[in-house]
Amino acid sequence: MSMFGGGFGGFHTGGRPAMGAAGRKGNGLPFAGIPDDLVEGVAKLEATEPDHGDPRAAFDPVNDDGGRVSLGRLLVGRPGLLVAAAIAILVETLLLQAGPYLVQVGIDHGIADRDLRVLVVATVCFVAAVLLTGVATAVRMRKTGVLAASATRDLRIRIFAHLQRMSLDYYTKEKAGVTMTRMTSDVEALQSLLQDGFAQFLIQGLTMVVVTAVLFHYNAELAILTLVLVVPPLTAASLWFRYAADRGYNRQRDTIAAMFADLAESLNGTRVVTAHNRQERNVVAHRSVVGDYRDANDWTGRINAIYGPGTSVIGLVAMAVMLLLGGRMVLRGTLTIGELTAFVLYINSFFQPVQQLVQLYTQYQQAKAAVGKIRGLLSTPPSVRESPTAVALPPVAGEIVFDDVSFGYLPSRPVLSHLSLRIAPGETVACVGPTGAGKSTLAKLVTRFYDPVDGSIRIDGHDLRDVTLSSLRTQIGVVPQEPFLFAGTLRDNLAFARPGASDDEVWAAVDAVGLRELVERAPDGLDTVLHERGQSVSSGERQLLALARAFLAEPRVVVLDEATSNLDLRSELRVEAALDALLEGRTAILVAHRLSTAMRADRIIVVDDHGIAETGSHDELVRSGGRYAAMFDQWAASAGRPPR
Ligand SMILES: Nc1ncnc2c1ncn2[C@@H]1O[C@H](COP(=O)(O)OP(=O)(O)OP(=O)(O)O)[C@@H](O)[C@H]1O
Repeated sequence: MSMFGGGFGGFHTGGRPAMGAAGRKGNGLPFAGIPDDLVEGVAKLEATEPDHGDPRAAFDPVNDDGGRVSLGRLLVGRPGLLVAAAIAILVETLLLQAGPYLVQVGIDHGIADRDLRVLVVATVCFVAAVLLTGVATAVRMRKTGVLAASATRDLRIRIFAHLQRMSLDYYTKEKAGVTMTRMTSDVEALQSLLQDGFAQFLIQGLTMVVVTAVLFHYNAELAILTLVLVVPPLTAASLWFRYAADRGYNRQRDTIAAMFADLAESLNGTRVVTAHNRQERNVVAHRSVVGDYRDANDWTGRINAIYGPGTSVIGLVAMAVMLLLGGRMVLRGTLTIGELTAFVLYINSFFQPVQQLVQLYTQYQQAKAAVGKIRGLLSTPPSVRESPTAVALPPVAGEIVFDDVSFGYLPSRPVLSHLSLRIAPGETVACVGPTGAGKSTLAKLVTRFYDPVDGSIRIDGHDLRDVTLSSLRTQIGVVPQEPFLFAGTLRDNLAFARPGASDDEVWAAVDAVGLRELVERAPDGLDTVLHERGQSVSSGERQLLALARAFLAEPRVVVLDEATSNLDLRSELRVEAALDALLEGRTAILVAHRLSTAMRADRIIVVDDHGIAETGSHDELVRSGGRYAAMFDQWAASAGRPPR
């Protein structure tokens, strides 16, 4: 909820701001300080809150300055933690291998030599090694846990910041569910590798080296035999598993993204789904998506079920063979019983790492694929980019000029071509025309949601591409066709573009659009919580709230895409009155779907055939008898008004 601002500015990364509660300002309320009797309680409460560092995160609207994402960079970014974890890993690995050696000492020098003292020392050392291993493991887990948590936190913020930076076309192309997957399962794949995977990789790799050396130390002949017996089948099994797992986990990642995409779409479109009785078909469709995911899981489960027990069998058979061969050496007196016991125990320690390393390989592959996808997202530049030489747009009077502008979403399908238009400061221009003609597109170009393919758009003589995006957008107020309200309070929603607005200013906006009655009727006034996407208010109220939001932002230019939803007459009159208040003294571009709105504009342009087909005042256009006149006749007939 804090995303609405309340004076936070920048990105709130959660947790406790650097300054104390007493220092917080700018949430729109005159701050009178904390009453004395509450100071102690507030301090106590603050002390219990986790410290998440500075809540502000740097945000550059153009570039992601965090550098390339790679597994290596994520690790080396925190050298202190890495060194501590590495030392703990070394201690843990060496201590883990002390067991079989101590067993051998106990058998050969304690039991065989009938020396109780050696047996006791070996046992005590065994217990000490186990306890120390426990401590080293705990230290290692703690360090890698912190490493993983902080690295992925930073990554999540970077991805989120980048998503804020992306232009509209990205969201048109990319499904929301797939973007969600980047933030959830991809980051989690990375987190589990950083948390445990890398450490296990080192531990198991090191164990293999240590155990191989120890096996040779005990008996070179037996060690060579073990390797000859074990390495070929194990290599074959591991290569097969690697190949099968690569395929399996790729499929798993694709199907999980598809599942998220389907889920997100269903949740967003729940009203339409209900209205069109699509629930059952949606369940069937989701069943199929979930079924694919299940199949992918089933496949990876199956290959794991073959590889795990298969390699265990190889290891156990090798152990049995060594028992026979080593036993013969004991009978011949070339090996002691203790050495044979230790040898057989070490064989087990040789196997487990191989198995684990192969399993870890798949985890590594998953994380690598996730990093690739995240890197792809972070390196996708916003299509509307701020020029490095962009300057802040000074306060404008509001003159807008389209100079020979051509634009199309797809190169092969131009929407507007060679369009020229001048809108004087303070003028209200209404765009009308057939559906799909490009009226909304024209409005989107003024707000620089898209850049023209050719030509330029200037505001008070400044090319939009030469000014900073934030300075441009603070002077342009946008009221979209479907006003979006966030889950949060009425105040948060109204002050969305100006989080620092005072209560008086918020109320002034509420009054300007005639919403005082609604706010006063609401259970908690301005603090009443709205539901996600404003589902708890009517569509007329949503439009009025959107107008109030734009009013509060005090823009010089208003771009309004009129809602197509039909309102009852009373609501429509209220919206029209609110519109008058908002447009007073401002330059405005209205995408008018109702001719009653268009009629009130200073000038009307008819957008058709990729450009402006007609332009003039209502009366002029009606008199000229062209397309507008025809539209007006049609509208007047359907609205029961007298034709011209
Ligand atoms: N993101 C997009 N990607 C590709 N094509 C698009 C995109 N948005 C709009 N279009 C196409 O561009 C054309 C102009 O769309 P636009 O929304 O500007 O029309 P409009 O005149 O505002 O229509 P309406 O009156 O129905 O709102 C349409 O043919 C539309 O299909």
